Amino acid sequence: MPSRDGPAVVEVDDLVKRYPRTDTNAVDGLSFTVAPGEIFGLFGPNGAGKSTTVGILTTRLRATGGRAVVCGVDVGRDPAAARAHLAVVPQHNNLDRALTPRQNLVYHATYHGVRRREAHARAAELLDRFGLTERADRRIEAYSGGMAQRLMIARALTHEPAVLFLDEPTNALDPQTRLLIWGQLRQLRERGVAIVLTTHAMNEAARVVDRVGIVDHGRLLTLDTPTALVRGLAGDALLDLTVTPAGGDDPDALCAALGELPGVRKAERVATPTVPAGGRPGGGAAGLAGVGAGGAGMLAALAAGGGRPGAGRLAALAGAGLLGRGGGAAGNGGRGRLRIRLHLAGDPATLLGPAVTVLTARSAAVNAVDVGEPSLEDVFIELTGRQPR
Ligand SMILES: Nc1ncnc2c1ncn2[C@@H]1O[C@H](COP(=O)(O)OP(=O)(O)OP(=O)(O)O)[C@@H](O)[C@H]1O
Repeated sequence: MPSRDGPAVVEVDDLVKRYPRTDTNAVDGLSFTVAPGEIFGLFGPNGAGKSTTVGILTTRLRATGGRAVVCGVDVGRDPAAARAHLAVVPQHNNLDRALTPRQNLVYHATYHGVRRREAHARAAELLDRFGLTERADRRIEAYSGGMAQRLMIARALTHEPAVLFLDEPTNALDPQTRLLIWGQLRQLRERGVAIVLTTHAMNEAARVVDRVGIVDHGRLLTLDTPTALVRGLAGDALLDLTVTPAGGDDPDALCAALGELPGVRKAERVATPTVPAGGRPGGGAAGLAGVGAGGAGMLAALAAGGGRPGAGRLAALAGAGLLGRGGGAAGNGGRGRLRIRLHLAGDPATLLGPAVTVLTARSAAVNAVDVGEPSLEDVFIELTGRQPR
């Protein structure tokens, strides 16, 4: 079990940063804490203020107001002391190319006051842990992106920091390297090291992080465990209905009618997946192709069949190839189609029949039904919107 005892190792209290010659705060009153042995994800859209926050915590930038404390040291008052407790792994390779990989580690350790003999021992141990021993004494130029990233994390650990800051740790890495890195981060957590990471690959990170803070415009929008965030904001399940409304029906009114169903927390229109010529979107998931009013009746009967339908019933539909995650085959090339996402509190199977009844009553054709679990990315979109920054 990770050790979460003891005082917070990172404390951010009403932090503010205003860059010169700008008229808004890049960080605007941010507060959060990170416990020892906790993996904390700081997520937000481009320009939200993540790098600025991390820049202040790691002493690269000075705050305009508020407090940032690492292991009890106010980073603004005593940056050198703070640096002894923390390490940073930047997104871009900043290894010293004039040195070998091993020398990079030894140099970093001795810079932080580790004695030479001990520095060599730690370097050897870290090179081994990150699978780099064989190429420890080659030139860094020969390193792949994945090896360089592993070496940067190893380097960050040479002075045994209590807090590790990682910026996009798995960006552009192959699956093998990503697995190795997430595994290493879990091991560090077990040793009581706190990890603060920023990433846009949040569904991947959701499997590892203990808590997530989502920021936008320099402010904290929410902070909780991934599970609590998903359950609280996105619902228990998602039901995506791809439909063709009857001519003259108002798509927004159709969406609103579905949103009125009991058990639906929210109904929203989302982009219709593009359908490749003669194929299905989403790579193999099956859907309901061109089910009109009559077919919808059949679907309603399927969904309601056998008394109260449950998850098993829905799973059976999926197993039979009637439901899928990826959307259905196009009957008309997707013209006039609408994709409506229902955020549900509860079992999607119980909603399927009533949803189809609403659609049938409005003479809408059901083209595909997809069921899925909401993700952290859904929460993120819910909070920060769909507009690119
Ligand atoms: N040196 C700077 N001078 C002026 N404004 C800056 C500077 N650095 C960042 N900003 C602005 O501060 C805000 C926060 O930027 P920051 O880089 O912290 O965001 P971010 O969440 O890390 O974004 P990204 O995901 O793109 O890295 C943005 O509006 C950005 O344009």
